[in-house]
Amino acid sequence: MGEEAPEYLLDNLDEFSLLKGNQTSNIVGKKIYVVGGCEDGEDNSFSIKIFDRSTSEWLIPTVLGVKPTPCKLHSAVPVNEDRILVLKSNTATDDCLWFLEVDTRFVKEQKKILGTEVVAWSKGVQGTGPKPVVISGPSGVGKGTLISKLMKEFPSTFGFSVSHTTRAPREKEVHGVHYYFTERSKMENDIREGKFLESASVHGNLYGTSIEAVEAVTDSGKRCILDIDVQGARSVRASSLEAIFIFICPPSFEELEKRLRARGTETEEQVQKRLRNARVELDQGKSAGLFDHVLVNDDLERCCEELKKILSLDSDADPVAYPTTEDTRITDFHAVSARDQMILIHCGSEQGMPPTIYELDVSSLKGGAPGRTRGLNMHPINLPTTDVLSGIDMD
Ligand SMILES: Nc1nc2c(ncn2[C@@H]2O[C@H](COP(=O)(O)OP(=O)(O)O)[C@@H](O)[C@H]2O)c(=O)[nH]1
Ligand SMILES: Nc1ncnc2c1ncn2[C@@H]1O[C@H](COP(=O)(O)OP(=O)(O)O)[C@@H](O)[C@H]1O
Repeated sequence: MGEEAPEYLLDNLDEFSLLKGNQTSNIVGKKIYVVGGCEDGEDNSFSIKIFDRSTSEWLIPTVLGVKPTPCKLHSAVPVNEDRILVLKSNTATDDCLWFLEVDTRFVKEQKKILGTEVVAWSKGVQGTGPKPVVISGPSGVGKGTLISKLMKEFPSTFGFSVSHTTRAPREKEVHGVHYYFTERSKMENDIREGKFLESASVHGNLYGTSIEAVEAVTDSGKRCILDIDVQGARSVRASSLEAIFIFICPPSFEELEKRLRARGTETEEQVQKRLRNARVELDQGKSAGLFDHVLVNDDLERCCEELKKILSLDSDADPVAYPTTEDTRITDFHAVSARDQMILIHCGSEQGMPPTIYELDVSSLKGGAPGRTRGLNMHPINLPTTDVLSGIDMD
C-alpha cells in the first residue's frame, strides 16, 4: 500500500510506537517534533519528543512555558523554521491556537542557558491588544500611589500585574492583590521552569513577574500595568513582551527620603538600603534606550495627568482599541494546511451541512514565549452555497 517508512524511523520504531494517544509529527530543519501521547499516565497530554535525523536519536527536550491543557484531538503544522502551530479541536475560541516554539530567539537563548534541547509553548491570541505599561523608579517615589490612582479612575481599562516576592507582607498588604508572598525555594524552582517573564533581587529579596500574572490581565481584555525595578524593566525590554516603559523620578533626593520615611513601612536599616539603591536606580533610569518616558512626580495630580496623556487617556485622545474575537470552534474532523504565512483550517460539519473553512493569517506574529503569541487573525471564509465543496457533483 503506502510508501515504506524511512530507515531512520524504522530503526527507532519501538520508541515511536511506545507513544500512544493523539499524536502529530512535523519536521523542522533536521528534527521531527512529535507532539502528544501519554505522559505520567495522563492521556492526550501535550508531551514532546524530538527525533534528530542527523544523529538518529530521540531527544526529550526541556519544555518551557505553560503547556495547553489536554484535549482529545489536535493537529499541527509548521508555520516557519522556528515554530509549529498546534490546533486543539473542540475547545473554546481563546484556547484553540497554540505555538510550539522550537527555534525562536527565546528558545535559542534558553538552549544556551540550560545546555539542553529546549522547546517552549505560547498561546495564540487573536489581535494585538493594548501594550502593557512598565512603571519603574526608586522606592518611595510614588509608583504605587500613581498606579492606584489610575486604576481607580479607569477600573475597566487597567489591571495590575501581581508580582511574586520573597519579602514579608506589610501590614495592609493582601496576598494575591499586592503581591504573591512566596518561599524563595518555590520561587527559584518556578523561575527555572520558565514560569517567569523576569525576576530580580531587589533590596535583598527576590521579586518576579510570572507569565500568568501578565496574561491573566491581558486575557481579561485589560491593559496590564507592571510595577517593577530597573533590572526587571531591562529584562522585559529584552523579552518578547512589547510594552511602554515609564520611569518615575522624585523632584529631589531629599523629597524621596522624606516620602520614604513618612510612609513608615520600613525599618531604619531598610530605609537606608532603599536610599542607597535609589541613587543607583536614578542613574540607571537614564540608560539610553531603556525608558520611553521619564516623569517627575512632584505634584501628584500633575504627574498623573502626564501619565494619562502618555497612555492616551486625555480627553482629546481616541479610546484604546481592544481586539474583538469572533467565536470559532475547530471541529474534531478538520484538516490543516499552510502556505505563505496563511493557514487554512477545513472543518467538517454535520452531514448535509457545508464545511467551515477558516483562514488564519500568521504573517504578523508578535510576542511569543514566554507568554502569548499575538497578532493572529482568524476568520471564516464565505463559501458559495453550492455543492462544490461537498464533493457530490462527481459527473
Ligand atoms: N524586577 C522586579 N521588581 C519588582 C517586582 N515587583 C516589585 N518590584 C520592585 O521591587 C522594589 C521594591 O518593592 P516593594 O518591596 O514593594 O517596596 P517599595 O518599592 O518601597 O514600595 C520596587 O522597585 C518595585 O518596583 C517584580 O515583579 N520584578
Ligand atoms: N507627588 C507626591 N507628593 C507627596 N507625596 C507623595 C507623592 N506621591 C506619593 N507620595 C507618598 O510617598 C510615599 C511613597 O509612595 P509609594 O506610592 O508607596 O511609592 P513607591 O510605590 O514608589 O515605593 C507614600 O506615602 C505616598 O503617599
